[in-house]
Formats: sequence, structure tokens, C-alpha cells
Amino acid sequence: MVNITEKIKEIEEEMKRTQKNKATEYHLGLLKGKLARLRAQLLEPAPGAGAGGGTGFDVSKSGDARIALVGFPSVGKSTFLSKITKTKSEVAAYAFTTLTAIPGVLEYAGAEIQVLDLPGIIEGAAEGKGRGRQVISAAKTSDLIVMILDATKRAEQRALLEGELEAVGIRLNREAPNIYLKIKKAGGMKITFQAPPKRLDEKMLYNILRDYKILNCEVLVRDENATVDDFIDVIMKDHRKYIKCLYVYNKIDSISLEHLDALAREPHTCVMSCELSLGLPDVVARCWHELQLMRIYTKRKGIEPDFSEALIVRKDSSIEDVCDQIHRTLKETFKYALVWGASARHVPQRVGLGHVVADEDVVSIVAK
Ligand SMILES: Nc1nc2c(ncn2[C@@H]2O[C@H](COP(=O)(O)OP(=O)(O)OP(=O)(O)O)[C@@H](O)[C@H]2O)c(=O)[nH]1
Ligand SMILES: [K+]
Ligand SMILES: [Mg+2]
Repeated sequence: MVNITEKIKEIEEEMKRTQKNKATEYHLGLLKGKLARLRAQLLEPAPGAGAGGGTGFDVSKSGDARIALVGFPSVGKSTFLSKITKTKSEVAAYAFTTLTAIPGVLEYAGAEIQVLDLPGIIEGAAEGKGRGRQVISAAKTSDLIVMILDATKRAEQRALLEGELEAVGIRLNREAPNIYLKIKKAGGMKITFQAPPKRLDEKMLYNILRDYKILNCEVLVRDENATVDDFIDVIMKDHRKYIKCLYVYNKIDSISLEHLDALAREPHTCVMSCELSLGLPDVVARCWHELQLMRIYTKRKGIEPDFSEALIVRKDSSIEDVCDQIHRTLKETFKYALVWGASARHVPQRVGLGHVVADEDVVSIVAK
């Protein structure tokens, strides 16, 4: 493991030394590819390795979605968990008060959202410092990362943390690159660009693919702005996770109004003071919004819909997903469904399993 860390350092240093220009472009691209491969290796648990591997904490998923609280020590992660759930996680003024993952349940809009309070991570977490790798593995399993930041600390903390998450393949608030890659058994490499690329060329992709020992494949670059990093992300797609992130600045009781105002205007950002219970409902509402969960109400024939209890489904869910939520075997006897609400073209609309529902639709399933 030490060896991989050293190799990573070596490559990072070589990249720093290498001037960026047309002549070094290919070499830098290759180094980036190597770096990505080594970082992925670092995250594989070593054979026979016990704790400290890339396995996260032993907390099973529950509820409708999972939120991970990630941040440096003593920013107020545990205080936040204790405020928004019934779980009490230990709070103290010293770093590393929390040593493992503490799950709580946030009840909101009829949904149960699991919130994981995690140990603080420090610089170098991605390389295995502290419990960093375990924390990051846990974050990787979440539907939303809530990055808690200390409003009284330097502005760089945010970029530092993002860097740690990036290094292990987490991509925050981004979509997978629009590049198609199909690995084949024979036929050589076929590289096509949908529009003239601005930051890539065929030779560069060819070199990187060869370095990854991918000799037979089909590539279609659909995005003219795609970069080498995007291309490496596509090759490494099994090690990449695209997760939403909400940045939450805590301790605004201790900063000026001007500073607070500037922080609150950053994208994907909320501000709060757990100590003064300021801004908490807003943070929770933003979490709900970012999770993009939908509430579906069911209705039996001849009876008013049941608005007291919603089924919680993910964004873009279909009637099939709704059936699966109700009962494992329901779709076997499914005949059609009637839908009232935003997704219905006329009410009620008669639809099949593939119909995509909208938030707060009312659905009545008709069985064979
Ligand atoms: N001023 C101020 N202090 C706060 C606020 N929220 C939490 N604190 C204090 O910050 C300190 C750290 O809080 P914790 O909740 O233990 O922080 P943590 O991020 O869970 O820390 P670790 O588990 O050690 O990583 C405690 O002394 C809290 O009382 C706040 O809104 N304002
Ligand atoms: K603490
Ligand atoms: Mg804590």
C-alpha cells in the first residue's frame, strides 16, 4: 500500500514539474491516466486487510434515501444530526469526537431519510490518512453528500475537501461525461468525434487507451468540450460516482453579516447556526429538494385517495417502480393504472407500467 502511495506522489510531482504546453500535452494525459489507475488500486482493499480498507462502515441502508455528513473535524456534523433527527451523536469541542458512522432518521414530507454522521476527515484522507478512506467509502454509498463547513474557517476548506473526494472518484454535482466507450474483442480502435473537439484529439485518446491496454474499442465523443479527465472518467467508470452535494456553512453566529451574505450566495449552498437553531428548516428543505424524491398517493376504486401516507419513489420513476414499492409481485397481475396529477395528460389518464409519474400524483392500480 505504501508503494502505491509513493508512486502517486511521484507522478503528482512529475506533473507539477512538467510545464503545460502543446509538446507535453500527451505525456501529461498519460500521467493523468496512470494516476487514476493507482488511485483506484489504493481503494481496493488489500488481500486479507481488515479494518481501514475501502469498505466503509458497517451501517445498513434504511429508509427512502441516504445522506452522508462529510466535513473536517469539529465543524458541527454531530450537532446537526442531533438537531434534525432523534439520534444523539456525541458533540464536543475537540477534533475526532465521532469515531464511527452514526445513523439517524430524518422524517420529512412522509419520507424517512437516513442521515449518516461520520468522523471528520483531514487532508490526505484519500491517501488513507485517519479514517478518511472509510468515511469516503460511506459517502460514496449516499444519495446526497451534505458537506458541512465551518463559516469561521478559511475559504480554502471547501476546495480541499472537494479535492479529497475527487481523488477517490466522487464527482460532485456533475453528470457523467457525454462520451460513449464500448470495449470489444477485436477490430482495433475506432474513435469518432461528433463535433470538432476543443480539448482532445485522436492521438491523445489512442495513447491513453493503449496505456490502459484497451486495444479494441469504439469511442464516440459527443461533447466538444470534453477533456482528458472526462475521458479517463469514462474508462474508469466502475470507480466513479456522480453524487449531488449540498454545501452547508455552520456557525454563522460567529461571522459578520457581509461574510454570511457572500457565503449564502455560493452555488448549491446553505448557511446555518446549529447553536442558535438558525436556518435548519431551510437546510432540511434543500436536502429534500436535492434528493429529488417524489410522493405518490394511492387510491382504491370508488374511494377517496389516501393522502395520509405517501409512497416515496425516486426521480423519473415509472408506474412499475410504484408497483414494486407497493408489493414485490404486484406487477405480475397488473392490468393498467389510472393517474391523476401533473404527469397525466387528462385526468384520470389510463397508463401502462412504463408511464413516468410526477411528484404528488395519485395512482390507482387495476389488476387482472
Ligand atoms: N459557535 C458555534 N459552535 C457550534 C455550532 N454548532 C456546533 N458548534 C460547536 O462546535 C464544536 C464541534 O461540534 P461537533 O458537532 O462535535 O462537530 P463534529 O463535526 O461532529 O466533530 P467531529 O466528530 O470531531 O469531527 C462543539 O463545541 C459544538 O458545540 C454553531 O452553530 N455555532
Ligand atoms: K468535535
Ligand atoms: Mg462528530
